[in-house]
Amino acid sequence: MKLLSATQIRQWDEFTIKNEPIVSLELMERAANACTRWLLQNTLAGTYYIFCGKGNNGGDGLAIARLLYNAGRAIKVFILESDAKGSDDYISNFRILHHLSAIPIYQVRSEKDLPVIPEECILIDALFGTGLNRGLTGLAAQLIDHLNNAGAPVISIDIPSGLFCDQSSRGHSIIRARHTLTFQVLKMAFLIAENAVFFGQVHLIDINLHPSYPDLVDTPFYIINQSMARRIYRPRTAFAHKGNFGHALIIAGAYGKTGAAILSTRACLRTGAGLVTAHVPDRSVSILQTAAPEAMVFPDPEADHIATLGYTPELFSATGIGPGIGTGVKTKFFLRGLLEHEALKLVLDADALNIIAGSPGLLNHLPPGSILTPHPREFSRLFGEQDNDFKKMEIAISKSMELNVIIILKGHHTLVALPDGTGFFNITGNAGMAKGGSGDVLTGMLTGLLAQGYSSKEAAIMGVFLHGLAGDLAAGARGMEAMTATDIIENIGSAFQQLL
Ligand SMILES: NC(=O)C1=CN([C@@H]2O[C@H](COP(=O)(O)OP(=O)(O)OC[C@H]3O[C@@H](n4cnc5c(N)ncnc54)[C@H](OP(=O)(O)O)[C@@H]3O)[C@@H](O)[C@H]2O)[C@@H](O)CC1
Ligand SMILES: [K+]
Repeated sequence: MKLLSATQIRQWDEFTIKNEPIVSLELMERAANACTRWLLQNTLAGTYYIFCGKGNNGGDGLAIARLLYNAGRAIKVFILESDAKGSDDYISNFRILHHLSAIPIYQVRSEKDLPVIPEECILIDALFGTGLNRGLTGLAAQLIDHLNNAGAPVISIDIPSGLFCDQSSRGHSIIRARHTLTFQVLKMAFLIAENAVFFGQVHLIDINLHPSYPDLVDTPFYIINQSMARRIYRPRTAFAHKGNFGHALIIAGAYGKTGAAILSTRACLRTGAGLVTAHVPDRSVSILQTAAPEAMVFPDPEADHIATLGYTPELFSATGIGPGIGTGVKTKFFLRGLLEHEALKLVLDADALNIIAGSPGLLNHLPPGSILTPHPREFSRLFGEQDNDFKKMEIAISKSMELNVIIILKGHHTLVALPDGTGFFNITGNAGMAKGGSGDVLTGMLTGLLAQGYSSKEAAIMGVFLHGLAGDLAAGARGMEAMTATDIIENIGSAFQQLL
């Protein structure tokens, strides 16, 4: 699914107005009706304090005020005054509301107009929407601070006021909403970790924008959804045998971190690889074979570390390396040697990335199409600190293009950055996965998919989707606190079934 920019979303409104066709005031009424339905179903406040700007977001707020009033709710409306005359649809809605003399309308012209806010009310934030074109200052910023400090819950219309759709909002005054009722589609701002404190729970409000528009525009950004993963998935045929599904190699687990090797190996097995071999230090062999009897093992001659490439890595269909291997000298030499094999299909994670970060020259030796799976700290070690998460995303994409690799920047909404300059956001997964071992599981899954012949792009996109979905199923069964990485593995099968 395409992830549209603020400009494209505005153009989608215009496209709908022209091609449905519908007059813009009616489209606003449709949007306000959908929000009001949600508010009536989900909230009950003594009074709704509705704060409106003078653009179309404010127009939405005024229409919502009227509809809530008609439904019998108590309303107070506050207009953030400015020199702007107001958008046409704002003016139309203001006139309609003005005629309903029972609804009190207050103008906020200076600090002394900031109202006292009782705790039992609900604040509706319709100050600024996707038309925000600069950071808020002056009275607008004061009002935002006032609302954030009020203690009453805030529900933002379309986007929390002050938050930019597709650039960093760091350092600006922004509403902290408990809920955001956003029109039609997710905005990029909701997928970026640094914004998490602002939007609360996001609810998509369908306003029936014209379905043809997204097909007509290009965007470098996508959201990974079930239908995208389903298009990639190739169910096993009845006549298949284990030779059809490749032989995966997992190189993981210095002694003391054998668990990382077990998690990756078991996840790889559960993802469908025909054969899996785990290369682990000698002392870890019996632990691994007990925990994952379906896997074969290559014991490293070293007791505690990965050090020896005692096989031809090209014989494996795909290789995952990194979980728990440590960054010891012998392991560094091992990785350096492995990267000399240019034809490998590689997944690099954890300490493999830390080793590369310590010898950046190695970045230029990654086989084309390799998948790197850094979490934010590993990403910073590899590519430097960035001021904000949008910059981080840009760097992920530019490095992916420069190095011809896939970078999976892990987070609540993991980003898959591809060498063609596109970025795919994953929306499965939950905070219960923010635990040791979840990344090891992802490495095993990606390696398993590559081994079965999925391309790096297919494996990355479907892999992160399935990983998050398995995590969601695990959270549903165990709860976010109690679930473990093993529970994610146990739910990989059910996640696949949702792609059938
Ligand atoms: N189009 C449609 O049919 C539909 C649209 N819908 C709704 O429209 C919203 C987008 O509306 P919008 O484009 O009017 O922009 P919006 O965010 O209300 O405000 C822009 C105003 O703010 C001003 N301004 C900007 N930055 C500022 C700042 N830092 N400090 C101070 N002022 C600032 C800017 O004025 P400027 O000073 O730049 O001239 C302008 O006057 C969208 O989020 C959704 O809610 C829905 O109803 C569905 C149908
Ligand atoms: K808003």
